[in-house]
Amino acid sequence: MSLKFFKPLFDSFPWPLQQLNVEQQAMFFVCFLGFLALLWFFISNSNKGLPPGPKALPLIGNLHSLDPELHTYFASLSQIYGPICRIWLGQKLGIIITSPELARDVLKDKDIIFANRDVPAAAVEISYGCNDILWNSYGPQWRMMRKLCVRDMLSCSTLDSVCALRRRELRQSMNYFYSKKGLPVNVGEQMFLTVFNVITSMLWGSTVKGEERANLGAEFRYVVSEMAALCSIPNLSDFYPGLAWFDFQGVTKKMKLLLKRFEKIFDSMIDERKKLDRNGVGQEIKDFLQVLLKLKDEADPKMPMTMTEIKALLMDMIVGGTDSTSNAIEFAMAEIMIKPDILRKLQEEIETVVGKDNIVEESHIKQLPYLYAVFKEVLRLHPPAPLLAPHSPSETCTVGGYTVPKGCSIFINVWAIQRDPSIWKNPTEFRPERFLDDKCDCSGNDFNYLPFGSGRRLCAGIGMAERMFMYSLASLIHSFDWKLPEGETLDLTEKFGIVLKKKMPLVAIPTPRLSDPILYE
Ligand code: HEM
Repeated sequence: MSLKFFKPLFDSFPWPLQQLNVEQQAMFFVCFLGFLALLWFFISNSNKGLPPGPKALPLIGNLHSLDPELHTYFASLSQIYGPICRIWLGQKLGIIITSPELARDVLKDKDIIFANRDVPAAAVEISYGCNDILWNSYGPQWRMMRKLCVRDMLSCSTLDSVCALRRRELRQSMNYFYSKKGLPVNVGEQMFLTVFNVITSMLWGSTVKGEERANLGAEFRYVVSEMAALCSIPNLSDFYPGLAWFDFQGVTKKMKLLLKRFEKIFDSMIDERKKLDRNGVGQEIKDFLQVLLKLKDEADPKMPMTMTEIKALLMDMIVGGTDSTSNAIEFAMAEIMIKPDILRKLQEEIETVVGKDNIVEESHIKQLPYLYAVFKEVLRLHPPAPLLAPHSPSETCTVGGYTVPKGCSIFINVWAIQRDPSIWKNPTEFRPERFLDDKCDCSGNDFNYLPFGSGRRLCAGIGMAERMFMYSLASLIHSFDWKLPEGETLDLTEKFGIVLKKKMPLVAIPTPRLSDPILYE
């Protein structure tokens, strides 16, 4: 029996379970649930018509053999059981999809049926009771919020209108890297702060400045990473929804405490913004919070926008946008540093368009096809959401000839599809050239390539992710040469979580490339 899964499960338990060693904890877990095993035995005959999958034990299902690196574990199951297979996570049925054809069936042909979410207990808290876009069920409230978000916050024209905010934040980051020339820098940490500053300045403008801003960044980074960790813990409340009320591991309780810290920050930003608007100062500052508060005041009385929904939307932008984008940039930097020929090609392309004695502007981005190919290739090899966000069917249906019951959890393993050797030549090799002549776009029309998902629940922030990734990476590569500290080697191992991360953070030394120090101000 594999015990890998039990470690994170029991590490999250309160005292006195933490006093026990892993084997004792596993034994406790099995005994604790044992008295329900008989009951389960009678129910477990219900695999009829379901996709094939590993043999499940009474009550615990396949939890005993589950590997926390879900994306690779699910890929190995699909090698054995085929492109659609099942797994029992306690009482919860998971269906794993690992082929473009079946992904199309789920995300396109049966899009409406599969447009609901299977919401982990931890996510209920951070989404203000699923009042956001990401975790909301498919229905009128989700439609209204998504429409507002895509039309009024993340549309091309709104993103263009806040271009100056992105520029200001990115210039500050380049200035920071310049101040660290010749010294080792944690690239992922700095990119998180950069993306975070860009997103929050788009959300609530320049209401916060200087030291307060730096402290706010540190506070958010801590809270976001704690939230991501809680969402990634194997949680009994998810495997046995009937027991969720007891919150045995205290995940919901911890999430509530973290949410309170967010709440405090949101409240003060909203108050500050209202004050500025009252005094007429905020009129010329265009930021998302202003757009949202205006929408709230002018909302359709039949479908009013509430303060809870505003906060849930702010949360989606921060939690959904920061980690995903900054991790993609960190992976890209690591892949490029391993392959000096790619670094050289990128620098040459950027230099031709931008010039050596000039800084990258967002307007240059469209003229950089090789950079765009790097963006696509990093999302192919290291998709930040390797299993998308779990979808869930609103009615029982048939996929690939098998029954898929209403309410189960659907995992589309895009990580495995995007590394399938029958689709991609040398799939584990980082080779941006494969996208140069390719028509393959990011918007979910090609089911071989789905880093942002597809259909109704497609990522709402593709335009923003694309701009931030391209602008940040181009600036990093154009402004600095990068090398590893003496004696260090690059490790590209991934770590599964709600967002796929680099297991070992990328630490690298920047050396300025531009001739004039003024270009770093
Ligand atoms: C490289 C960066 C990003 C990647 C790879 C990414 C990927 C994804 C994926 C795979 C989904 C789920 C799709 C599905 O379940 O079918 C998603 C949903 C979402 N993303 Fe992103 N995302 C990124 C950046 C962003 C940014 C910057 C924002 C906004 C600021 C954002 C906002 C959202 C929202 C609101 C949803 C929920 C959509 C819904 O359920 O209707 N994302 N994203």
